[in-house]
Amino acid sequence: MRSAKDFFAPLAVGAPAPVREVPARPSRMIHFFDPSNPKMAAKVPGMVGTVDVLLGNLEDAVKAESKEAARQGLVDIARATDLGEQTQLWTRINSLDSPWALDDLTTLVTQIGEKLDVVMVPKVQGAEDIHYVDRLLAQLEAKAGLTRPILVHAILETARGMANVEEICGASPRMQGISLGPADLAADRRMKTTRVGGGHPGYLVREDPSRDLGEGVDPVTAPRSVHQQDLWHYTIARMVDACAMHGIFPYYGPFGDIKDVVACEDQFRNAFLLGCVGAWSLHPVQVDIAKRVFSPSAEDVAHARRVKEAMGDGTGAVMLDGKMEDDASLKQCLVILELADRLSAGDPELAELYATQEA
Ligand SMILES: CC(C)(COP(=O)(O)OP(=O)(O)OC[C@H]1O[C@@H](n2cnc3c(N)ncnc32)[C@H](O)[C@@H]1OP(=O)(O)O)[C@@H](O)C(=O)NCCC(=O)NCCSC(=O)C[C@H](O)C(=O)O
Ligand SMILES: [Mg+2]
Repeated sequence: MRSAKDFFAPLAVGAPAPVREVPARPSRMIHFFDPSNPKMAAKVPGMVGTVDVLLGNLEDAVKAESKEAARQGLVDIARATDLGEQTQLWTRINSLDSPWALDDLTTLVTQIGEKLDVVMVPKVQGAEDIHYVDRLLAQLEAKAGLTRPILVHAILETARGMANVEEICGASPRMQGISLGPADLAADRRMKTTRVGGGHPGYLVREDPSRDLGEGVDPVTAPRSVHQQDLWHYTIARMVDACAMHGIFPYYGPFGDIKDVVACEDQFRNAFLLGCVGAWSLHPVQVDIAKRVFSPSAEDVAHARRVKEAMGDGTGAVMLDGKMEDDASLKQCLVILELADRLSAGDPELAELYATQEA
């Protein structure tokens, strides 16, 4: 076991010191692109400034024969693109048990390490996977002469990873956050779904049979209302707790039904309300959905300001619009206000919206 004193010491001579607090940069959408796909790659420079995170994906959804082209494509894009202040560059490397992961890390850190903010690691099983990446990154950062540490984001997509989620979150000061990987997690858990995220019409609760429908009507087969339930509630809630406990950020992952923009928005909003800070966008059409959902509404911001004002020194209880507000509701309002401030600092349109909204 590492001593607490060692936790913030670099893991290689010459590597930058680990961060003590994970920077809370906007990351409402982590936009995936395949750097080996020329059409997608051509769109990337135009997305700078419009997305919070651009992620060059090297893992699933990139064909085996294109793995090297994707890695080189990402190097070329990073070198050629000025990412400005608002857009971060992340990558998703291949899984640690693949033949590509080592070359992914070695190439990217030594060639474009100064532009890379976060490395997303898929199929993380336990703290040991993070320790492996942590040491390797430190060695490569030292070799490349980097002055700022690259952070690590784990994908929660195995039953073992789920069982170990708390220790994964706390495995290294590099840990930036965790995303749900619903497709791989479903397969690993042997769930009987065939989708990439989202709900399922078969996962439902049915209204009880009515007692008196009249003679001759069978209450069991009579029409009853059904309510689709959320397959991912337990998983997301547990991930959010584990992240909050360690001061890192939780994200909903992918929503594969690109055409169903309505259900995508619902899934993103559920995650936002439960505590997630962002989701993956797989297609340009999902970018604005994530931006809208993961920015607090102007009404919520205005209400939060009113509660803050009404609560004065922050203690005691007051009535506002017929509702009791106290220290704990104020704390929730402060979460909204802090997020609104952070997002509007880089987004003049949002800043204007928040400034003009009346409660
Ligand atoms: C889903 C797609 C395969 C759809 O692509 P396509 O059929 O080309 O869509 P369109 O014709 O509607 O595209 C219109 C134009 O937009 C460009 N495009 C499409 N997607 C992107 C993108 N992500 N970034 C930038 N540009 C994009 C197209 O090239 C078209 O361009 P043009 O013809 O010039 O107008 C495709 O969107 C896609 O592959 N998306 C990424 C998929 C992905 O990354 N999947 C992996 C993440 S999910 C996962 O891994 C599961 C997870 O790990 C888990 O376990 O749950
Ligand atoms: Mg996956």
